[in-house]
Amino acid sequence: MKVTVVGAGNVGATCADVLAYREIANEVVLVDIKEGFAEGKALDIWQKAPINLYDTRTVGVTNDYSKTAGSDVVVITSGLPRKPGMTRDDLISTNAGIVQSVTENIVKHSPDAIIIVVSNPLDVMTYAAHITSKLPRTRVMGMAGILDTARYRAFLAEALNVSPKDIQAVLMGGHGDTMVPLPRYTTVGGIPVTELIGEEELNAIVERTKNGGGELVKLMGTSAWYAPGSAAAQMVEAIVRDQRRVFPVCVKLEGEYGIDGVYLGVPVILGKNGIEKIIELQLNDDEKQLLETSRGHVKEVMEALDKINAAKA
Ligand SMILES: NC(=O)C1=CN([C@@H]2O[C@H](COP(=O)(O)OP(=O)(O)OC[C@H]3O[C@@H](n4cnc5c(N)ncnc54)[C@H](O)[C@@H]3O)[C@@H](O)[C@H]2O)C=CC1
Ligand SMILES: O=C([O-])CC(=O)C(=O)O
Repeated sequence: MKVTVVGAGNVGATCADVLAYREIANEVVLVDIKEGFAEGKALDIWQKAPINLYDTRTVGVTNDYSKTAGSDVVVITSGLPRKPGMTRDDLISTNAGIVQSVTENIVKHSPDAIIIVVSNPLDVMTYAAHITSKLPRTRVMGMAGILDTARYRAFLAEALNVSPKDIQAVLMGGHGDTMVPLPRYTTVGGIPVTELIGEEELNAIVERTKNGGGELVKLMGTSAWYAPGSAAAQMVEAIVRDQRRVFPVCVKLEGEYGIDGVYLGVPVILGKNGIEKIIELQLNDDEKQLLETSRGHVKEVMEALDKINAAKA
């Protein structure tokens, strides 16, 4: 299996490293626009192989897409990260240009690839990659839900003093302030979380989760990479090993949840064909309202992208 990761920065290099040391692919190609940068990162990861004992080949290239040819999965992390005081949406015009040009190059050389978008604003960059690639919606998706759910699970594990492994949760909606964590569908070793934690503490955890990316941007001056890079690698693994994992993933909705033509995080089954199935949960009225708010926000940013593209045309 061959996997390309575009963008050899913090998230892309972390993702490539996880793909390599966990031997998720035989070959990982890292691409960046900065001369020598991807080559250096790929070489560093390869030099770690005798220490961490793996044989995945890592190759770095500067903008040479011929080396990515025949990739089974491509992860797009290229683009600016936000700085303190910015929202993810502030990145739209720069990152849309980058994601769209990268996607064109990817499909030219790997027409059968499954594309996982990571660049922000996530839901709208997934839209940008999807319309540029002209691939079926099952083959172009965005990573955010695994990360957001992981933050929620990590905060819960800390509050309850239990292993994060035993916390199962699902979260829906856009990757931003309007994301929709679902305490009703959160369990700890099979026990509903609401039996183990008070409402006030749970609400505080939900709020911290919604602001999880911003908390790290404030601490570090740039956005997170260890959890995001690992989350993208986990999606790659589900696809290349046909694991049929159930994850929240950003995909174009076509009638599911009563939503049409908007890209939002929903629970899916992820396997060798990409999105094998979208799972439709029964939401109560409050949850439906939260999802509707999220849909409205993502739709607005999608329209902003349409205007940017129309102005360029
Ligand atoms: N979906 C999610 O949950 C998350 C998304 N992100 C997003 O991922 C993106 C990357 O973040 P970082 O890795 O921290 O940024 P970074 O600045 O460390 O790396 C980005 C890399 O992209 C490269 N790049 C720019 N234009 C390119 C092009 N046309 N072709 C190839 N490479 C190009 C840059 O040279 C740079 O090395 C950002 O947009 C960030 O907001 C970050 C964390 C989580
Ligand atoms: O917060 C950011 O800008 C990066 C990101 O999407 C996250 O870490 O959730």
